[in-house]
Amino acid sequence: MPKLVHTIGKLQNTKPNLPPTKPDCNKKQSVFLCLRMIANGAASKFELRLLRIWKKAHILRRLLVKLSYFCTVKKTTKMITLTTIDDLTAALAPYRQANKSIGLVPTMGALHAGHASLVERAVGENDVTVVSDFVNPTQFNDPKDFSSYPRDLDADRALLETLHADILFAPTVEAIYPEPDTRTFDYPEMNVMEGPRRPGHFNGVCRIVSKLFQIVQPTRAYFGEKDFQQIAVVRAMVNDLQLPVTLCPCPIVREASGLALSSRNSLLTDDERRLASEIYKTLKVSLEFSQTQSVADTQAFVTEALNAFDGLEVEYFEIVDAQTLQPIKDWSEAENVQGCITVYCGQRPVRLIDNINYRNHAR
Ligand SMILES: Nc1ncnc2c1ncn2[C@@H]1O[C@H](COP(=O)(O)OP(=O)(O)OP(=O)(O)O)[C@@H](O)[C@H]1O
Ligand SMILES: CC(C)(CO)[C@@H](O)C(=O)[O-]
Ligand code: BAL
Repeated sequence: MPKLVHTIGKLQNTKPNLPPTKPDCNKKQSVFLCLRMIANGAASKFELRLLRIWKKAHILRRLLVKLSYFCTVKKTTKMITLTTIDDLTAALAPYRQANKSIGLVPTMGALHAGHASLVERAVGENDVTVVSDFVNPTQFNDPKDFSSYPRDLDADRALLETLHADILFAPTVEAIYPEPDTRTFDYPEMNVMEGPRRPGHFNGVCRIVSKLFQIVQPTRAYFGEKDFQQIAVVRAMVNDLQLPVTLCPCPIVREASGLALSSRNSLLTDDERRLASEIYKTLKVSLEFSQTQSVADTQAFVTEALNAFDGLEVEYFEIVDAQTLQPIKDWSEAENVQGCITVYCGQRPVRLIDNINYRNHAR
């Protein structure tokens, strides 16, 4: 035992960082000092732990504050419906002044889960979300298509409220076009597929989308990939006019049957809707087919398979470079390849569009 006391005494006096001790310390004192040193170490470790927990709790508390803001402010703030450009401009002014991000979801109403996916994303990514609901006459090349286009503003409002959109912008035609819009947007390379089949359509889309961009000045604008060519045209317009907006393409939302959701689907009978689901089923089968077959044979396969159904008529099915929208002859011609289709379905008939990605080596 005296040996141990001696050793402890030596240790206490030689280690530079040990607390100073009385030279004549006895065994009891040394053991006590030892225990105190251990306890001191444990205490500082404990303090460190407490500090870490406190820091974590602090982060958690800040998260909870944000979450409660979202629950109490975001979720209970009632969506407002505006119909004039002046009202919308005034409503957005405080957000703009405070440098808040503004999300815009342009729609033509008759909203469904496809639109909802765009709105949900916009609400999640921006401080304020504007959803426009406007059946734009300048993009309809067929007056019957315009008059039969489904409209249901009350149902749209109810859906948007559940999605926590902030502003529903539902202007009249006069508010948007107080005088005829004579602007032309000419992007010759985009004059493929829908371009020649719906003359003036994309010019009308550019007119309304550019007006909405000018009014809302969104940070981000959300478009569905169902309208694959529309995104490319809007991108060309944004580059052309050098608009400071980020375009956010959103994936296609489908029914369980595979049919791409579309406002015009409401014009189909139940049987026609079942028939329309063959479009995506065939596109999916063609994915497998395309692995071993040429572009031309894949195109023929899809067109013939769909035309074989009584009640379906393919207007076009093109396999294109997803970036340039130019048709390709060989799979190796583009890194990212898309198949775009338009089909007439049923008695009326209803014109439906869809598309599928064949290869994307650009990812
Ligand atoms: N199924 C869908 N999945 C994802 N986005 C969609 C879907 N359907 C429409 N969208 C997108 O919603 C936006 C508004 O589209 P729109 O109001 O024209 O509805 P729609 O369903 O495309 O109607 P229709 O094609 O019958 O005119 C567009 O950007 C469109 O691409
Ligand atoms: C972008 C759009 C809302 C412009 O009217 C329309 O073309 C649509 O809904 O896809
Ligand atoms: N979403 C497409 C709009 C149109 O067909 O006019």
